[in-house]
Amino acid sequence: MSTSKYNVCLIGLGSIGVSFAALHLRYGSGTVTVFDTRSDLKEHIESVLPVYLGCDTDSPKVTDLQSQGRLKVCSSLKEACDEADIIQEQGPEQLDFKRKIWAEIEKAAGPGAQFWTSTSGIAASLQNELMQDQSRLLVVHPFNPPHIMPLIEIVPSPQTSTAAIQFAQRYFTALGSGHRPVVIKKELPGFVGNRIAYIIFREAAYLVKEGVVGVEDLDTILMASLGPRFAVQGPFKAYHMGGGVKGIRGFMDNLSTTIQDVWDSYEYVDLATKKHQNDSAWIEKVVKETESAYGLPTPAEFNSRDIKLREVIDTQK
Ligand SMILES: NC(=O)C1=CN([C@@H]2O[C@H](COP(=O)(O)OP(=O)(O)OC[C@H]3O[C@@H](n4cnc5c(N)ncnc54)[C@H](O)[C@@H]3O)[C@@H](O)[C@H]2O)C=CC1
Ligand SMILES: O=C(O)[C@@H](O)C(=O)[C@H](O)[C@@H](O)CO
Repeated sequence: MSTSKYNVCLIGLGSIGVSFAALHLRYGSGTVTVFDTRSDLKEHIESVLPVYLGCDTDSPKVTDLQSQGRLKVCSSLKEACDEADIIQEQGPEQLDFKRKIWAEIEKAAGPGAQFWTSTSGIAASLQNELMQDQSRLLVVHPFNPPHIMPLIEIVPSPQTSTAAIQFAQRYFTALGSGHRPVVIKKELPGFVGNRIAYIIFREAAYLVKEGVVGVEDLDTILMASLGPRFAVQGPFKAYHMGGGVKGIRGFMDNLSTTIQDVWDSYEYVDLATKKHQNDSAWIEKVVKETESAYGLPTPAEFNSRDIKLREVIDTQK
């Protein structure tokens, strides 16, 4: 059991917020105060949190956590922040929202509270622009679901204090959940994990758009190759092992022509955002094929995903 008796406040209880609530409740020992503007917050917590807490005999129960005062659903941001040592934000992935909420949190929080944003890719140096003390804000980016996925990307802005970075590293290392914090040295959109993930997604969408492969077969290809391999070896080690006696140097020598030909062959799809206006018909094709293949996610599927993810992660130990 972790020794981290820190009180954690979660602002935003959607997919990520509920998952982080499960993580802190299961491995931490402080209170978890939560605030969300959604009208179905109570029902949402009651339907999703038990799944994430797990159904082992020793899994904590939501009702017990609430009666013990470890889990508090608050009616205001101020109430949720009041006695928190750590304040984590998992609101909408919109810069305007995050800028404003951090200025609001800074007014409501105690002087020593840590400020963590769960953002998928918006730099802390962009989010902190309305704050008085910009040294407090840090990106603490999880992979979904954070109650299981071990990676925590810690991405400081140039203003973030060293103490804030070290606190976040220590917290996740000491939590006892097997989480693996990695400090990212420079701010780029998407940090590192998502930059890799989104380039894979972009190419996958392009291949479906061009009729090279369907959605389900694309998923099968990744699940039957890179997926299990990345659970055992990352790309550099895998190619090092694939290069024969010379290792990655041999790999690069032997395959550089083919690799460069593939790199030169990439054409992109773009999302029809304000920066890019283009043929967004591929979006409908990807959505319709994915929905047709899988339907919409159900709680039972989240549970099945969690069981399988835990098994895969356990093989890494
Ligand atoms: N979904 C994912 O796979 C991952 C998401 N993230 C990041 O986590 C953050 C949240 O993402 P999700 O949980 O997927 O989004 P979500 O849409 O499921 O949840 C967002 C929550 O914020 C709440 N909210 C909106 N305005 C609010 C306000 N003023 N005060 C308090 N709560 C408010 C909403 O009611 C909602 O429950 C985003 O920044 C996202 O980029 C990070 C890693 C993975
Ligand atoms: O893939 C993940 O779980 C995270 O790295 C993310 O940030 C999410 O995919 C995010 O991009 C989608 O909300």
